[in-house]
Amino acid sequence: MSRSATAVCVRFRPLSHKERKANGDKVCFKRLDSESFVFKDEREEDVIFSFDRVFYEDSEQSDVYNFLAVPIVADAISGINGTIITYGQTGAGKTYSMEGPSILHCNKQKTGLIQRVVDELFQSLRSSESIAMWSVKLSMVEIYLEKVRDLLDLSKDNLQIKESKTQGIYISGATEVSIMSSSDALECLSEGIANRAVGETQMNLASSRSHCLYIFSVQQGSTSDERVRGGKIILVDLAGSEKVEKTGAEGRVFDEAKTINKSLSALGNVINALTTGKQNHVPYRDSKLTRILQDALGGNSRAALLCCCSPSALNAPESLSTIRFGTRTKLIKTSPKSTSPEVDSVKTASKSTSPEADSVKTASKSTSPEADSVKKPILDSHDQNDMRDQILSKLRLSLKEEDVDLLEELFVQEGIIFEPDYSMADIDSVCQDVVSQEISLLTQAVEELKETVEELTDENERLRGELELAQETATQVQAQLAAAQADGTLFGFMPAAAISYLLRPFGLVPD
Ligand SMILES: Nc1ncnc2c1ncn2[C@@H]1O[C@H](COP(=O)(O)OP(=O)(O)OP(=O)(O)O)[C@@H](O)[C@H]1O
Repeated sequence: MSRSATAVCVRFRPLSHKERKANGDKVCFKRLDSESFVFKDEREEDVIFSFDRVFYEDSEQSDVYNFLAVPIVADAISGINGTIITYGQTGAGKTYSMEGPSILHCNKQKTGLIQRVVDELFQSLRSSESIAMWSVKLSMVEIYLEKVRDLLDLSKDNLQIKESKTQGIYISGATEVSIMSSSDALECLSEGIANRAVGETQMNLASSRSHCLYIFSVQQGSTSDERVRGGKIILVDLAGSEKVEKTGAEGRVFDEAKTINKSLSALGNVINALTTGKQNHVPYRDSKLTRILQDALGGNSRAALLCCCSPSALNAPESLSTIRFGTRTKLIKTSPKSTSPEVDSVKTASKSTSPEADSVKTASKSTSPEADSVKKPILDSHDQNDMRDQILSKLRLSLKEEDVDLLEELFVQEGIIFEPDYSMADIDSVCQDVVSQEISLLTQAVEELKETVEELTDENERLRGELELAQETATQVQAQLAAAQADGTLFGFMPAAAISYLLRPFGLVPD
């Protein structure tokens, strides 16, 4: 099978002790080969599913890494963005695949994708003859209830997503730690993972209810030219994909489950739009997750999806839904090409040959992603007014006056319109967000209306049926009454006109 820019794999973990106890050794799939298996669909019919690779319960962490991640790391060094996403219901093996049993303390065989990516990254950067200098930075964020939280600085709990020409989509203000070696990276990752646990306790949430993103930004300068290449590797450990009804959730937990389902279905909708040719409106802005992954899914990027499944027949419906998600994703076609941002040189990069020297523990924290790129000029108040007028007149071209007034109010409140850091592109981006959310809300309202109309139609049918039945009964009763009256056996003393008069208010007698 030829491999497209989006590699989609399925991984069945071994049966857990609990599953064996509840259902014995019975599994829900039949292995065919390393690319396909048979799985019963909703109608209990055998269907053959094929993927770029299927990892069964006896597969090793290194198998997953070699197939999924090696090409992505190689590309990131050449300036092509890469994303690896683990998807699946809670307990299906997403975190195990990403982190292994523990990020710091685990044997080589069980080491997860992240540590392997980091090792390969530094090894390649150091050994390449063609790389003169490089820098690697790491950010870690979590998306919970549609808020982006910085896992390397918990005080930043509502980071904003922005877009720029040089960096593409980025998380504004996210802490970026410069890392010089694998050990630096692992130290930083374990800090982020520990912070995630602290946040979970504070907010009383489980990791399975938030999406966790590990973002490595790699910049390298070549020995042959002056160009600097920048590539990003994003590893995404998604929240559990199980259906809300199955969680039996109530109250806040229900809201969480709904938000997770919403962002995962936003991911599904983006994938649908990308695979069905509706590329003029890909709803990236419908969720924080899809917005952050916009470049990864649709742009200059290579992506890999690992669909993690429980092998137990008990979880067959959830596994089937995970497999179907993978099948849709397989259809995405992107053509990645190398980016060389218009950055003059890597100012912070240094090529080191000594691993000892590399593990300097003073990894600097930078909160400004713009730090290494060209700074925007500071505008004076006159420029600001000009810009404000330009923005408002541009908006008036496509929106109604009262909507522009509302947006102006919103921009002022949010500090956007007088904020020198916001460019026309930023304002455009905010506008598109507002418009896109409006479209989503309207689409949702239309869907709800459709449902209401369907319910009313059903109710109408039911009432019509009841009415017909009642009319039939009334005709029969009337006939019986008339017969009885004619016989003089019943209501002999009451004329038919009087009986009709009594029955009419109940609709049982025609006028
Ligand atoms: N391939 C595997 N080999 C051995 N054990 C595994 C494998 N995959 C998962 N497990 C074990 O299964 C359990 C659940 O896995 P894991 O925590 O990775 O699930 P998850 O999908 O990340 O769940 P959540 O969404 O709740 O975070 C863990 O105890 C893990 O060690």
